[in-house]
Amino acid sequence: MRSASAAVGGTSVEPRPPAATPVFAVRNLWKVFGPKADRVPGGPLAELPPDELRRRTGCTAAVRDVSFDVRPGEVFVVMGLSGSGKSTLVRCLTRLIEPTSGAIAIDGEDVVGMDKARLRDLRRHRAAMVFQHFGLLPHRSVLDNVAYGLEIQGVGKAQRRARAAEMVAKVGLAGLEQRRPGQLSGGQQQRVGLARALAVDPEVLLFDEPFSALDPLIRRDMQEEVIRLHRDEGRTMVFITHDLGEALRLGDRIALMRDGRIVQLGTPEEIVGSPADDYVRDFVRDVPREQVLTVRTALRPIASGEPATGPALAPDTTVAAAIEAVARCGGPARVMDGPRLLGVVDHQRLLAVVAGLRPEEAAG
Ligand SMILES: Nc1ncnc2c1ncn2[C@@H]1O[C@H](COP(=O)(O)OP(=O)(O)OP(=O)(O)O)[C@@H](O)[C@H]1O
Repeated sequence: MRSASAAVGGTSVEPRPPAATPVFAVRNLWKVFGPKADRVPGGPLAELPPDELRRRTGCTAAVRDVSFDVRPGEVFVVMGLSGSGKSTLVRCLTRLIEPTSGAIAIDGEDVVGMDKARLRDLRRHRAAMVFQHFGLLPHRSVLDNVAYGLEIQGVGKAQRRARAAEMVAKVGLAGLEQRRPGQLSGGQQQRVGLARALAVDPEVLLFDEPFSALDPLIRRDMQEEVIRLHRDEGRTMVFITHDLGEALRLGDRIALMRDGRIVQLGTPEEIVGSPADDYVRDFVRDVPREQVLTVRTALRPIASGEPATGPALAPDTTVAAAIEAVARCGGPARVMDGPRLLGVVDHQRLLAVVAGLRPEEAAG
């Protein structure tokens, strides 16, 4: 799910695509829990560290002055440690939790001002949530669980069963339609939850740590499933996780939260390659950089008189793959954007990336 247009370390090499209306546009969003919560945003109390705010007012600012866009077709990951405000933030998007202040729009339409009917429509048709606890109905079959969202929408029985069967197959559960949830493994139950969310054909899927209860192998399977679905359908997804590996694997962009704030928002490559502060640097310290960073990070211009030979690599080739290419041919590789030569990568530059040096610190 890497964005091929990541621009890292100042090597911006592609024009930005024309701006489309964001699926979600969030501006200066606050959610404060506790007495007289409204007085916190925008006032002097907003400046207090979380502990002091709690001590002085009894309030918790779960989301603090957060702004971001979710772009059409992207997987937008919200990552952070437990208690950093991820769930509160994502629940505010459809007002499952009422924001204290700030603006939220879906496709340009104001969410904060929506009446009950419009909100219901938003949650049923436009932004479906997939939870960690699947919320399946125990006495209903897999098929009926998947059809449930359509049933609430008033879709006729034959039509909803046909659609549900299609979704059951899509998530790899064909043949299990008549089982009860209790007769399924955790991973299979999560697939039912996913199929149920997909059945209503929402514009955006919101995942709240959907896989954190699953064992690592099944979790990996489900991640692959999400990647596959995203590739096939291009559906916009907002995905909460506290697992960095999961965030890096799934996210086109990642918003890293700490104490209710977004401390960095960027592509996996930007977050790992150019951490915004010591907190982020610490967070990503153990990430195998060569598997996340691409040759864009290691690029240098071709020297005058240097022959433009060597293997050709696409700009989103990982540093790990480039090391292999350079080791095999014994000289620099060319980075090509179609017919255009962007520059070259050599072993010094690639090693410098692995070592965490800045490009200008690399020898040669
Ligand atoms: N209803 C509530 N009343 C008071 N405080 C709350 C409420 N819900 C959440 N909080 C607090 O807001 C902060 C953010 O919580 P939130 O659940 O959004 O974090 P999270 O990053 O999703 O955590 P986790 O990964 O553990 O689910 C925490 O300090 C939490 O205790």
